[in-house]
Amino acid sequence: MSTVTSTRHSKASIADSHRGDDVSIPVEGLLSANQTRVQPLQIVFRNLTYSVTVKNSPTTPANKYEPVTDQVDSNAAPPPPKSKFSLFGRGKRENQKVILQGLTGAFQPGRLAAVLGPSGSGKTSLINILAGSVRAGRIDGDLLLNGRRVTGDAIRRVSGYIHQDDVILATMTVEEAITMSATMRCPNLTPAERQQRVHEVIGLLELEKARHTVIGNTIIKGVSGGERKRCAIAMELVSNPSVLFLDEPTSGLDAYTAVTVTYILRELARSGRTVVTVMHQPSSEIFHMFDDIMVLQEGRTVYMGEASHAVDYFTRVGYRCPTYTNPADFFFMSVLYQFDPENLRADNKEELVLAESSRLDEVSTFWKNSPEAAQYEHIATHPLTRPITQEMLNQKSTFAVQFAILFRRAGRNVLRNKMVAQVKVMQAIFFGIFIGLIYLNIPGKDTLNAVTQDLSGALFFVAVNQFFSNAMPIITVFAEERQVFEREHQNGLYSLPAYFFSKNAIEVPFVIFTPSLFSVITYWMFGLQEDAGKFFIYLAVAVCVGFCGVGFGTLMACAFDNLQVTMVVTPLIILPLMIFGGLFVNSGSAPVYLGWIQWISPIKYGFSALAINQYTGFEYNGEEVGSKALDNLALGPFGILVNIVFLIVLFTVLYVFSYLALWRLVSRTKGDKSLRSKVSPKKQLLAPPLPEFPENNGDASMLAADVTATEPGSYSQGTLRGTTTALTASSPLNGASEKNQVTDNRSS
Ligand SMILES: Nc1ncnc2c1ncn2[C@@H]1O[C@H](COP(=O)(O)OP(=O)(O)OP(=O)(O)O)[C@@H](O)[C@H]1O
Repeated sequence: MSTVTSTRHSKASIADSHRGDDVSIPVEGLLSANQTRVQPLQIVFRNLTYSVTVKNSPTTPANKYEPVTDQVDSNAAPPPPKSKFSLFGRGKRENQKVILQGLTGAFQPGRLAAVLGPSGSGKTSLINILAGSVRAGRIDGDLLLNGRRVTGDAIRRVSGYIHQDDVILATMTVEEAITMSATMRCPNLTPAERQQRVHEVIGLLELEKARHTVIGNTIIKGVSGGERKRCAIAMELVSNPSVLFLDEPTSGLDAYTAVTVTYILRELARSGRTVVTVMHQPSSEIFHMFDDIMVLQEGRTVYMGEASHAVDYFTRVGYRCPTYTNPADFFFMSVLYQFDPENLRADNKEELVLAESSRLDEVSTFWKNSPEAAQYEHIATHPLTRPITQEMLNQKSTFAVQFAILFRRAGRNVLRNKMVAQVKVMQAIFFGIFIGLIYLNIPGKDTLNAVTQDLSGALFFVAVNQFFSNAMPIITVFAEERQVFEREHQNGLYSLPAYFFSKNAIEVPFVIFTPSLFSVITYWMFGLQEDAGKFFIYLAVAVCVGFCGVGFGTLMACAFDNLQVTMVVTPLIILPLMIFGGLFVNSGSAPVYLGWIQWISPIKYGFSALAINQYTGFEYNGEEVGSKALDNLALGPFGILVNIVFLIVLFTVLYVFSYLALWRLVSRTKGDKSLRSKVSPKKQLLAPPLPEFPENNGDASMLAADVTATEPGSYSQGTLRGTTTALTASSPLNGASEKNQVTDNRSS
């Protein structure tokens, strides 16, 4: 096994690599060793069009979002806008907004490709489609992976996606986060191999210093932004995916860290991976590290190809990049936009907008007719057809492993997030003593009325308190954690049942402990009947109501996307449950159309059980007064046991609904059903290449690359050379091919 070499590099070494000199790239032993070898995967997209339905007010021009070029069947009449009835307006119109307009291109193994373009040009949409992260809309066109027709869902099975926002549980350390990802995703490795892999990735991403630091958030101080980003990359990289997608990995980072992250991405590409990153506006240093770029404007390709050829290409289009200018800045300021301060003050703004639009149409048309675009058209019909094997698919651990890891993580989260646990315990003690003092020694009150009123009030408060105090914390805590769950689940780390059951299992000790604490304090302060059986029933009811509270809180947190909406809706639901909780409204006198609420109120069942438990055999001045008090309360026909059974049923129903609400979330992150294929992602990947593609297309050169790769450190070179050959061997642009070859060999 090759030794682990850290890629700690100086600014000088990065600068050297920019010049394309043959710098020593210490990739040997780092995820390029035999046991973690990467298989080349080529992504091709043909006529890729993506549109979403947007709601416009009736005053918005219907054709505002129609495609502006003829790339998407210009002969077809635009679909008429549909009107929808709206409660708050005169009716909303639905229009199709075309976000990507018939894109054709390819991302090659062994190369770092960047998707560039102004804000709103469709960069994230493109990468989301390729990574299977699109949630809504309609996708037309073909996606090919090594010559197989696939959906984004299938590409997701062989890739890692690092989103722009790094959603990682704040209380985990860097090493714990990477180890968790490795354990979940690499079930076939032995613990020692897994540890080795984690060690390698930490070394590769220069995270040694931060390995024991927690990720942190706005409250907990944790790792820096750059370390957090590198940790997110490491979590994906640890499963050794052949394809990596990154959405703006350098945003928010300082210049040096941004360069370092891009350098690492280039190294990852050199080890045979297909690395595609979205970049907003890269610096000159970063730009020169890209192998290929794709420049988008309003969902259209303006350029795709080698980064080093882009300036020459735009010179041909008629835009000459001045010497010593960052090409990326030049594209933005002179090609994609033409900044002129005078335009801001101009009166004829509409004319200027039209002129700008037709200028961009020309740039886009130039691309469509260029030999570079023809080259990609050629690749789209002659893709690589290298086999895709079962081993290349992201692996998943078993339910038991997932449950154990998530349970341990949730436990650590509780211990490290001590505040939340402490507040829960303090709340139980505080409310126990507070309410105990209010209703201190109930049987010692002067009058029977005072006794029954206080006893009913105290027991009602117990039920309300247990419901509330268990529901509210879970809403706020879970709303934050939910994002982590959504992201991790989407990235294929674990299944919904593993998360759901581990999450609820960790709550069990709390839902038993805090009501017990509260019950012990209040039972003796209230002066309730000195009977062990009655005490344990009191405690059991408090615990059951507490569980219902947790179930209700989880349901509320999962049911709404927005925490503010949850916080507004929750009291609206709790209030009727409380009003029909048995104390305020007599069970028989409630109007029929509202009376049913009492049968879904855990507070009602809890209060009924507590009241029956205490009033049965209750004496005042030696006289049995409990039955009369119970008659006055008219709690209904059920005894203690039946009320407890109803509490258990309600809590089961609440948990089932919470599970369904989470399932809805998960289904939504999988995207619209119409975006998915009937063929499973696995079958799409393991199928043979499409019959129209020549067998072993480009494979000979890729195999040659593999042979070279067996020598440590040379795999990247071999792969890159192979890829270039595959890209250009049968290209009609022989001149361009030769040029590409030279460039690639030089940069490798
Ligand atoms: N689901 C959607 N519904 C409506 N509009 C959408 C949807 N998804 C994307 N868009 C729109 O499509 C356009 C392209 O969005 P996208 O996020 O891909 O752009 P981008 O180039 O990544 O921008 P940025 O650099 O600002 O992130 C934007 O105008 C965006 O508002």
